[in-house]
Amino acid sequence: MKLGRLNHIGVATPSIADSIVHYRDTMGATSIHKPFDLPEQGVKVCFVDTPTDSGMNGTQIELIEPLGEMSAINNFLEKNPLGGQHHVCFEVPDIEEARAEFEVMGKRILGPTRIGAHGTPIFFVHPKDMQGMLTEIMETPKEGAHWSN
Ligand SMILES: CC[C@H](C(=O)O)C(=O)SCCNC(=O)CCNC(=O)[C@H](O)C(C)(C)COP(=O)(O)OP(=O)(O)OC[C@H]1O[C@@H](n2cnc3c(N)ncnc32)[C@H](O)[C@@H]1OP(=O)(O)O
Ligand SMILES: [Co+2]
Repeated sequence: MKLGRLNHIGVATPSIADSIVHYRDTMGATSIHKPFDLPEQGVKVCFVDTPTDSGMNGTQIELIEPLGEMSAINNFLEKNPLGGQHHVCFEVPDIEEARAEFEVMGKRILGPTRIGAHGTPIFFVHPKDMQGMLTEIMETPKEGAHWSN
């Protein structure tokens, strides 16, 4: 495994609207994307860009709010009513190669590889096998494939 770019920090919130006010007014965020629903994942999503001095795309905050009763983050918010850091996401060049490496290492991969919020293949690795951090692995978007919502 070779550590890849930290693509985003997933932050669960009971209210994306309130979190936008926080990142805009308390943190001075100047680039907040339009929220959008991912019903198949049971979340509403909003990306907050963090600045970078290299002109490259900076790491993002991925705000996630439950969408419906079956949302995979309802349990998390029951235990953490204010929300908080939910997962980290690192990029890899090849998602299938990465999946095979985690399997060889005996890490529990949660569900099938699927398309995530950036429109590229992802999978999650169980927090209990990752030092307590729910870890999303995401294939780096192909050159020029600019994703924005
Ligand atoms: C933006 C869309 C994005 C995408 O598709 O790109 C997403 O969908 S992200 C949001 C939702 N999707 C996921 O989180 C998928 C992966 N998550 C899971 O499969 C579950 O949430 C899982 C297995 C991590 C936890 O399942 P569940 O919440 O049903 O179980 P428990 O509450 O009993 O938790 C078991 C155990 O794990 C600890 N835990 C749970 N969540 C986290 C977390 N986010 N970070 C660290 N640890 C976590 C929990 O405390 C329990 O530990 P224990 O010591 O037994 O109390
Ligand atoms: Co994510």
